[in-house]
Amino acid sequence: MTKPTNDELPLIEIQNATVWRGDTRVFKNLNLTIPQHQQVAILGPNGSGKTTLLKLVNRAIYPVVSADSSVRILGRDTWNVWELRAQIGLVSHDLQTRYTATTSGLHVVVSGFHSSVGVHGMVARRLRPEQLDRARAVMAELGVEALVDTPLKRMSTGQQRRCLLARALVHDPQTLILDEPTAGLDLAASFDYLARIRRLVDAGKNIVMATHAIHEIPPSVSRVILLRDGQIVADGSREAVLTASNLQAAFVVPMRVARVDDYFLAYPPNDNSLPDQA
Ligand SMILES: Nc1ncnc2c1ncn2[C@@H]1O[C@H](COP(=O)(O)OP(=O)(O)OP(=O)(O)O)[C@@H](O)[C@H]1O
Repeated sequence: MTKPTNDELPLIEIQNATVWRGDTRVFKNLNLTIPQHQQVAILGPNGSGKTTLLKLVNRAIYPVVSADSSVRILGRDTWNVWELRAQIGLVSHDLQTRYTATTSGLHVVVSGFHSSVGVHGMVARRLRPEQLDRARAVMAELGVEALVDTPLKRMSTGQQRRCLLARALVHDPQTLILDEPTAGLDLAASFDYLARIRRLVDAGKNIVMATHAIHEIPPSVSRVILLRDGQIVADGSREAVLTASNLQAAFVVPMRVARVDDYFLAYPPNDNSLPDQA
């Protein structure tokens, strides 16, 4: 049998993984494979396990160790996390909140080279002028070049998110992990963000995004994995997964689903009364 090339290795292969966060068991015996070059959305209600799944891909958390369980990323069971993160760009709210009040836009972006939060100590010493040039160039591509000296905490949410996207792209990774990429953005900012994601897909990047907003799943997403309470309730194409019955099963609320051009919308039934309180 011929060995798969690096490009053919699955992005992630999860076998029988059980994952705890604190005293919550988020996944029990989870099995899931995501190949490279497949644009994937992880969809599900609050607390269903979307962020936890992304953290497994990024090696921010690990499953319970057992003989029949594994999480293999790009064909490997073990990784130096820094080496792995060089291949992955991450945008998450979690990350957005970890920067200090004074970290400038440029330092946010350039920290992507080192998977660090800001530029201090060793990272500052290892920073090269060409990395700063590249950070400025990516900021210009994303239209945030005017924010080079602006502290992240003084930017609007949309500006912060674009700086974080620039951080995720600065080292030109093959895979982007986007956790709730449009949360908190107004319509113009979220449309702009989605158009940028579309361009990145066209440029050949792998995208794995988590969201609970059905209407924000871009047409370029070819696979939707629907979660509820750490279980995969549906997994397939957007057309197959984004049905009223699947979404009702996951979100546990009556709803209707419409397709408008390349987007899906979920909206309440006619009788939109609140359920009886027990
Ligand atoms: N640090 C933590 N300590 C303990 N439990 C946690 C922690 N983080 C998450 N959990 C729990 O793990 C479960 C899955 O959380 P996760 O953040 O993965 O869900 P999610 O689908 O991303 O939710 P949301 O849409 O609200 O971001 C939830 O029950 C949550 O309460």
